[in-house]
Amino acid sequence: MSSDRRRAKRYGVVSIFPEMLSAISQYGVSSRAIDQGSVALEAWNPRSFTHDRHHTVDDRPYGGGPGMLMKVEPLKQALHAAKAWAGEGSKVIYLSPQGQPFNQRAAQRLAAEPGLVFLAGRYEGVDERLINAEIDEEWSIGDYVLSGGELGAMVMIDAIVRLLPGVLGHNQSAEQDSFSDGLLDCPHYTRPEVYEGETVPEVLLSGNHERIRQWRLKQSLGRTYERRLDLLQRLELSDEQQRLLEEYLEERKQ
Ligand SMILES: NC(=O)c1ccc(NCc2ccccc2N2CCOCC2)nc1
Repeated sequence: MSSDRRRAKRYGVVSIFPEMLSAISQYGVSSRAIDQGSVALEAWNPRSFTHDRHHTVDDRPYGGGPGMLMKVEPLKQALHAAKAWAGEGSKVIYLSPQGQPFNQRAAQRLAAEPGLVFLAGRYEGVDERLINAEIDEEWSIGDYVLSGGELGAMVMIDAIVRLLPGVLGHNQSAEQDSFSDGLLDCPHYTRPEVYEGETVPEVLLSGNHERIRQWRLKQSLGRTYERRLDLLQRLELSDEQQRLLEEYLEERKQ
């Protein structure tokens, strides 16, 4: 009897390129999460909600200018169908360069939602009135411009799905993930013991799990200090973390 008697989370994606979703539905952890029933993923194509001969999904922008916008009516109908499937309380998320920066904390919060609908914009984007009427949260996966919102939606879904209970096998690996404690990940090593003349840090061969835990935490703290001081400054370090970081910085001076 599978321990995962939880109801599958339903994630709908509104996109004119539904086949792109195979990148997360056919591979790796996210495809396993679907197979084991932790999550259901469904694409909703605005083109299926057109009634003209050419299945038109784009329209000209008022005020002129280059490019087209997504046609309002097919988009609205696709969004409503997706919401009905995902559950009426589902949050509708719009990916755009104007969104708030997506991060691990947002992934953790969204992983608690029962259903989500992602709107992947194409062309030059979407009518502002549709955004006001239909969108609950606008997110960006980074400060750069993409040809569409699908990759952003898939990035968010991947980050969220791996946090769902029972998805990552032994749950603690999600907690040990970098960013789960707000720190960057420590270095990792596997065979051979000597690679291009470089050995594995002896502590990792010691079998002393407490020493290994402390070494890994020290490395995460030191790396976060060196590469992303902005992340470190946001954290309240425990006494142990403070001590380990100081030791790391001392050792760096030698
Ligand atoms: N950073 C991100 O999360 C991100 C997300 C989407 C995205 N593009 C789709 C898009 C969506 C909404 C509005 C405009 C657009 N664009 C369409 C193509 O032209 C530029 C504007 N780009 C980057």
